[in-house]
Amino acid sequence: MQYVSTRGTAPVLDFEGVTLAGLASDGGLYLPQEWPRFSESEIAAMAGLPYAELAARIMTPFVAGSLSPDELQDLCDRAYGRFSHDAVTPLVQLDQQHWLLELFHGPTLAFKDVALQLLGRLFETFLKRSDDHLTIVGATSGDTGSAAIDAVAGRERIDIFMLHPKGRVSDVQRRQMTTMRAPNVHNIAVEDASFDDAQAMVKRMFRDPAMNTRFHIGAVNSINWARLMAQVVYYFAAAMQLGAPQRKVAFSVPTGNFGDVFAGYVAAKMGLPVERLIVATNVNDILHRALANGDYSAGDVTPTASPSMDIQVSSNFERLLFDCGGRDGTALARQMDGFELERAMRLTDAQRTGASGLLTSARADADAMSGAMRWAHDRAGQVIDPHTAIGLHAARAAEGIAPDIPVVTLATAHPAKFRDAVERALGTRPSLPARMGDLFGREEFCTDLPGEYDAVAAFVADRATAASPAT
Ligand SMILES: Cc1ncc(COP(=O)(O)O)c(C=O)c1O
Ligand SMILES: N[C@@H](CCOP(=O)(O)O)C(=O)O
Repeated sequence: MQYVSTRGTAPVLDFEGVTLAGLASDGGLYLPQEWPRFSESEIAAMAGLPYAELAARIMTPFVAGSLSPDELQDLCDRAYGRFSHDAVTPLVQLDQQHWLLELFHGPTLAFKDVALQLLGRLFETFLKRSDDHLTIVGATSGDTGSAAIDAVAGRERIDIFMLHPKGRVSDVQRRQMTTMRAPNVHNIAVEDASFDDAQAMVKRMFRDPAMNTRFHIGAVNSINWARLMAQVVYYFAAAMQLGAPQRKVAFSVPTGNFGDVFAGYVAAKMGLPVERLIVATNVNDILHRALANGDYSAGDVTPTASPSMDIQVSSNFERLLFDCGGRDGTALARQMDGFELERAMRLTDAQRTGASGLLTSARADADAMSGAMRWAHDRAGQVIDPHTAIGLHAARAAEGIAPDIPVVTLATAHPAKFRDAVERALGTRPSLPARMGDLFGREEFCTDLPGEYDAVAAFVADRATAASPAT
């Protein structure tokens, strides 16, 4: 399988190449040159497979030429062996039509583990092969950071520098990152910054030859194609349990950086009968505005009780615009350059029409979010986290979905990661699973830095030098 950049000028790479590259050298994001497709009978034949086997089957076409089927199966067995639920991503029924897809049974209690447990092992395999070293620089609004750190802490040939906006992640999220003591892990709290600011610095570092040539910068954010590839699997797993390929299924996805919902779009491209993908945002609603009326303009980020979705510049939206807009890298590069200058752009007619076939959107404010939490609790005895609640609100508000089509809301985080918000809505405080151990008794390791690119780059250069000699 070969991969092309959304901006048209970066070299075409194979799976190993895109996994280690992260962001394309032209600033774009990598996508498969064409979508692999399963027939109805091929999908039916995968029903009932254990998750790790299903994962290997779904991902095989994407890794062709870089990993043998046995190598991929072994990586999946090891990655999904770390989940605390046998089904890895179990479904829970809420009422006749609504379901939750629980994606938080991995080591750090959020959906990011599904992809990052695999990605850590992919890095290790490919770096060993090429005798290389990777300096991962990532941005997090809370969940990617802990999942990535768990996935690579202590691994040889990797350093990880994780930037989070200081004071804008939950206590549990912060401690999951900062209490991980390993020589290759470096936490940075960026002062007076949003996730968008941190993400912009990370992208700049990829395009800074002084940094990328010297340190081989790598990505754990969903700009890395391998992240999305692994997330495609749970759409298949859920839909097949609910009757696919004979029956269509709709999904509601709490959305920030557009990675999770884009994985659903990929599943549909691969032949999964997806009725609809509902893009659910909090009040940071750039994606809702873009899909509803073509207005992709970023305002300031408003801090909310669903901090992991407090994002305005949504990286993976570029992948959708490229694919729906006719895969014209030159035109998209121009459009994205305009956005980077103005922080605003209009979607083209082709992009809007292409997206509207599958995607609708909804926005939930704080009251709607709490209302959905209470509904899940009172109706089905389920305690859900604020991000999941935004998805559930959008799922229940969606119009025009026939009553016999199951609507699955992606439950993206364990409620205990956001105990204060859950307590405010429900009056009960969810406890952390025992496997989190003494999270609140451990020492924290983190450096505060001003939100300036040069300060962050200097910090990375200082610490990455010893482990990553200049090439
Ligand atoms: C708990 C949770 N829900 C939803 C999201 C949004 O997912 P995405 O950024 O893939 O749209 C995130 C962060 O990415 C998250 O951490
Ligand atoms: N919500 C995310 C933001 C980063 O998104 P990613 O999926 O691109 O890594 C987080 O928890 O950090």
